[in-house]
Amino acid sequence: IIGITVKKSENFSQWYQEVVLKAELIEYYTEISGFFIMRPATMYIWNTIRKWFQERIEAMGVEETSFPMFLSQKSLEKEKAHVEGFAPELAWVTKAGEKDLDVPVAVRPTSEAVMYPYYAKWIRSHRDLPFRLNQWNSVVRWEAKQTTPFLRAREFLWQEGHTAHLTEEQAAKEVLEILELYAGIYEQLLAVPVVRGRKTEAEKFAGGYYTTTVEGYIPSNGRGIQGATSHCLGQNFSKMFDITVEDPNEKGKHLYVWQNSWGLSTRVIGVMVMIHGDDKGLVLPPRIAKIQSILIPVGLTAKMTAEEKEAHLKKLDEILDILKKAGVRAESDLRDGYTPAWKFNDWELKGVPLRIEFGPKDAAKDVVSYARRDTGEKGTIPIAELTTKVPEMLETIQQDMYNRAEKAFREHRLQITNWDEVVPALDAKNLVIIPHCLVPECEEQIKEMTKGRSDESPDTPEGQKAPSMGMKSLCIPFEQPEGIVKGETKCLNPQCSRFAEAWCMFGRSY
Ligand SMILES: O=C1CCCN[C@@H]1CCCn1cnc2cc(F)c(Cl)cc2c1=O
Ligand SMILES: [Mg+2]
Repeated sequence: IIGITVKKSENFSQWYQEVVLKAELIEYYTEISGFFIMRPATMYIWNTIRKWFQERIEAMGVEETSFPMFLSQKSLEKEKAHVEGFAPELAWVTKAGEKDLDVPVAVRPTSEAVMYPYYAKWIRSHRDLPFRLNQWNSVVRWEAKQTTPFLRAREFLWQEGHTAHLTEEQAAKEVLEILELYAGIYEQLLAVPVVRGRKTEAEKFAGGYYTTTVEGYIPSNGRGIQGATSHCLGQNFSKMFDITVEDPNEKGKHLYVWQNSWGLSTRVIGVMVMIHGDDKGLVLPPRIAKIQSILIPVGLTAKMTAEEKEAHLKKLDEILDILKKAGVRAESDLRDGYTPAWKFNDWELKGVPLRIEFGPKDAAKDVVSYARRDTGEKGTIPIAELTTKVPEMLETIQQDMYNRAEKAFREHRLQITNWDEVVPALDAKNLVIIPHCLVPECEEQIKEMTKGRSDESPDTPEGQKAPSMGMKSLCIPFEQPEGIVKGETKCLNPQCSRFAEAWCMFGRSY
């Protein structure tokens, strides 16, 4: 095999593309651009996430549903207000066979318009509340921008939860419960730290009331990335779709229900690849690795007799059995015709967290040799201690991967109160947390003011200019630093004369 041909630090986008392909996560669907094939290694990760999340939302009382994948022009009309911005992304079916459809139907980009007419039909009494459905499916959004595996595709897998509540407080409580589960998927399964917060008015889901989000950080390019969102829709959609219940306290009076909708997609896999991968390929957090430990026989030279080799491989099989009994997802690579070195590269490329080598020298000392994929650390483990040492080591790897990523994120989230430090901070691959007025127009201005680089001479020829991406607001972190005095502290944008409302995290982003 040829491994990854570029360095992550030198050509990040090509590095990423090679990793997802050569680690057999993805295949490009070359028939139609913007679509990707997800292979077994990906589906193992997605299914691990799905089991973890499904178990927890079931415990909350969320039930599963499956709605049709098409929506009608009519039901879309109800959402007209905020849908027009999305119209270019809608995929339409206009024909069946040779015949034109009387009325074209749209492929779901999300399922509010599909589901809510039936919420109106099913939700009649406050006793029907809280009403909670989730579906696991794929949606289609005909992105105009350049697509990237996992991060931006024209079809992706996700779950979409849609719930209805009697009061704003009940809805608010669930929004945060779900957001915490999203953070848990990132932090506990993918070893990826996220900042929890609320989207600004400019960045929230326009059809909703407010949006809460978990925001990630990609050290390689210093960009922020939206990880998953949990929206409170307020009564906006219940008014559009007439979803009401009789007021329990006042006969004959009707109340619009308070709704939430929340979604997490296969984008999470791309974030994990980008953060943990290295120049040898994928690096998988053990909790989501299909193979946590690969056993490779070494030192089986031609000098060994067939009996000796057989005896050795029998011992290796016993070791494999010990690991499996200890709950480790272990496999052995006994492929003939490949050298140990070749096998080492192959499994490193695929991100297997822990390699275990077993040769005659190890056998003589009743040990195995190991190599950690995340740090490269090597050593030996007595066979008698495998049952405890290997699971411990896998947990240590998981924790170390998280801690390293958390430290990188924390060190690149700079609290800034001097505007002149902002662009240099962005150019040094940081996100910034600044006092901000939270007004959309001010955000637009800031996006313009932060394009290009600070270290770029004005006469740099246009073609050589750095990515001219300005910074966007990512979220208003729930964890607010001290220091903003309402009605006194000014918004950091020098062209804005408003007072600061909160510390807001900004960054160049996906
Ligand atoms: O983000 C989530 C979580 C899961 C359920 N949905 C919400 C909001 C989805 C916003 N959104 C996102 N993208 C869209 C694309 C479209 F083409 C159309 Cl017509 C609508 C939308 C749209 O409403
Ligand atoms: Mg979009």
